[in-house]
Amino acid sequence: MIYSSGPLPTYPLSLQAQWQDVERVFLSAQLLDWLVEPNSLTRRLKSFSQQFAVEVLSERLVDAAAYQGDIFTCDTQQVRVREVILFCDNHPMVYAQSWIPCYERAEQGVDLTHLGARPLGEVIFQDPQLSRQQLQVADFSANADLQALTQSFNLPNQPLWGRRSRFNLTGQQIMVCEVFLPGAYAYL
Ligand SMILES: C=C(O[C@@H]1C=C(C(=O)O)C=C[C@H]1O)C(=O)O
Repeated sequence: MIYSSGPLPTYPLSLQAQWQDVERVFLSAQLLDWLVEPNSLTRRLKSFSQQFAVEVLSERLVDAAAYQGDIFTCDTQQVRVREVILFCDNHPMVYAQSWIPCYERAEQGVDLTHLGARPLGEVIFQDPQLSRQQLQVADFSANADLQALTQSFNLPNQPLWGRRSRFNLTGQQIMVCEVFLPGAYAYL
């Protein structure tokens, strides 16, 4: 699905934003409800649409030092950064960036390195030990990379809100950031 019509930003996109606890922001009930969705976003988007698809924008390994910060409690040298667009009925709804630490011991948890167009949520939400922690939200309106991405899809320039959280799975941790694109159900 080629939807972009304009200069594409370089990946990974910057997630530079003022991350806040959700209790500290004043938002519409609708947007808040999507931002704090505790279950799979994939599953919820599928319930709103006839056709759901994942387009992988980029998957690359980066040095953990650039991404680890205070997110992960594990030591890892490299992080796989997966960036996708989630489409509902051919409309780009969500930009997602996931950080998947590369463990030396391959048996660490479920394999998230060969997802392709399979939604990450369809895999991780099958893990009985899954827990979501450190949910934070941010306004991406001032984020140049996300603005370039929305322009590349010819989407209107309007406030962009996103969330990030750390998932603890069996044997591993991942961080997932999701930004609701203009026209997403979260803003309707
Ligand atoms: C974590 C989930 O997986 C979704 C799918 C993703 C992917 O395929 O890379 C990334 C983030 C999510 O929007 C979910 O469904 O909640």
